[in-house]
Amino acid sequence: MLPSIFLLQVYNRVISHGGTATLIAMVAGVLCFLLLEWWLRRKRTRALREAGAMIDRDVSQALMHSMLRHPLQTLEQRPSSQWLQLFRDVSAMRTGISGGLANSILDLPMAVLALIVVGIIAWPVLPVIIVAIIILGVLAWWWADEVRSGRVEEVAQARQLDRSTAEICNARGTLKVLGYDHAARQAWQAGYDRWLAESFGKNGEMENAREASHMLLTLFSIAVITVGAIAINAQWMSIGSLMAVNLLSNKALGPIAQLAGNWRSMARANEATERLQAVLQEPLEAPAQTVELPRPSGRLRLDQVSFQYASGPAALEQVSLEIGPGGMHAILGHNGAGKSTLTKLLAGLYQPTQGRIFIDEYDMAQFPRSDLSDWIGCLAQQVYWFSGPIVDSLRMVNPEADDSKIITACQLSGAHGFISRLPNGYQTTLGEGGAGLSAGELRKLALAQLFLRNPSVLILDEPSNDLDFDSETALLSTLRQIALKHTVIVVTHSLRVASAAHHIYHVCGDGSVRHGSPRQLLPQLFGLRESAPAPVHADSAVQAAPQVQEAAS
Ligand SMILES: Nc1ncnc2c1ncn2[C@@H]1O[C@H](COP(=O)(O)OP(=O)(O)OP(=O)(O)O)[C@@H](O)[C@H]1O
Repeated sequence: MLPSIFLLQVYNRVISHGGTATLIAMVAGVLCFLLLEWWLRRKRTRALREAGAMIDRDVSQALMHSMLRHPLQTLEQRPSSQWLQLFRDVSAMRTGISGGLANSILDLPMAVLALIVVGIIAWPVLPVIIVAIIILGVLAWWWADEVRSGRVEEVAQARQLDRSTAEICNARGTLKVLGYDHAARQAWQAGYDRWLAESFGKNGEMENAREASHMLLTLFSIAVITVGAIAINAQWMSIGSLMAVNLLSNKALGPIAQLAGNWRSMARANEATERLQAVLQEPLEAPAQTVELPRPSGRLRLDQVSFQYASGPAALEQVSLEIGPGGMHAILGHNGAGKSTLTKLLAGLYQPTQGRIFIDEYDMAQFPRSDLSDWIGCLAQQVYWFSGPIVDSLRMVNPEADDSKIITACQLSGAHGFISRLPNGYQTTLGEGGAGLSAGELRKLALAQLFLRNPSVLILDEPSNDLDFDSETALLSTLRQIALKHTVIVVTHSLRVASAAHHIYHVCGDGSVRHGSPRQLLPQLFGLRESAPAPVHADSAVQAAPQVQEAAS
């Protein structure tokens, strides 16, 4: 308000009375106020920036924590592009808090102060300014509603586009191999065009809103001058007051007009905040245990367990069984029978729909997966390897492991041989997803990670996938040795692997699970006339024994 009050005083006191000393004093006063204003504005911008940065850091951390603590089933339902979008939402929320829009909202109370000053120095134009504020306010509110309703479609299009971009990025190699890249690009382009058209239309509407509010501001300024001129003629106010009030009305109306033109970023920040709130309020896994419990022996017990996905029939129904402690156990069944589902339940990755699962005497429902992973280690069907030096990724699963433990684990998994032949050995840097190694080599590295954790229970989904005959033989010997002290569970379709097991669990596909010895079940399952479980070479098993002891210790 400084320029308008200064102008009024110059007109009333300096020009009409020729007071140069007054002018100098006023300039000095104004300079002091300007300095104060500059300091306050800097403080305000800095405070907003700091608040934005703090909220960004806290929300990003909370989001990462929440993502990693979501149950596996929820993670599987939400594609990675949606998680990336949530991290982008944090930036949108930050912009809403610390950007120019926040400044215009903070400037709004100034409008009230400006109105009071107008009432004092030029009351005849006050009704014009109040009418202008009401019109701009109603328009801002109406545009906000338009923006909100229009955003639903735009957000849906953007999400679809994100998903298809992420899918194509993930499958870029497969697309090249299959030669589908042209078809995929066409589908992506169509989605992109739809999103662009929607977004372009909405941007146009907001441009119109911004232009209209600028035009209205000029119109109201002319109305103020017109009414002011009439009031001056009627000697209700001075020319100085009109000049001052003209400047002041822009101050009062500016933030409201700006608000109308900025609803889009406001709506974006609002939606981002709502999405983040919804995700952060979703139920997470049980909190980490504060009491350190004794290591279990590795006995798993299912008590009347049923499990059903959101759609489809029950994968498991009223299953009761006991596995371990110790021994090698094979889970068999046809494709889609429910083997992976059973192992996810055994690993504490899924919670049963009904019934309870115990490891020794502990009900597994009380533990988050991160606590259970010290006791139950898993080798998934698909191996994912983080980029970076091999040794760093190996040490990630057990930061206290010294070099000799790492090497022993790699010898056990069969990875030591090929790592030693690499020019940079254990320091070799691998690309995203383990680019630079073969599928079998990656599986051996993942096995080494599993051995490094030394859990009481090892669950391996198709462990010999991608392994050559000799590597499979060595792995089976190692697993048999480990099974002397640990519970080893393998999911397999291979007769050779199943034959190395002590117990067989047949997931029948109708929700039930049969169990028995290999001699009882394998002939039926593999259509053999007589049971002939192929023994694993006893020699190699014996050779592996000392190393197993070392890694397990
Ligand atoms: N996320 C899911 N949502 C709904 N149904 C699912 C989901 N995952 C698996 N299923 C269904 O549950 C059943 C069991 O799946 P599961 O992956 O356990 O089979 P599997 O025995 O491991 O099969 P495979 O030998 O092919 O790996 C299948 O019919 C499958 O279609």
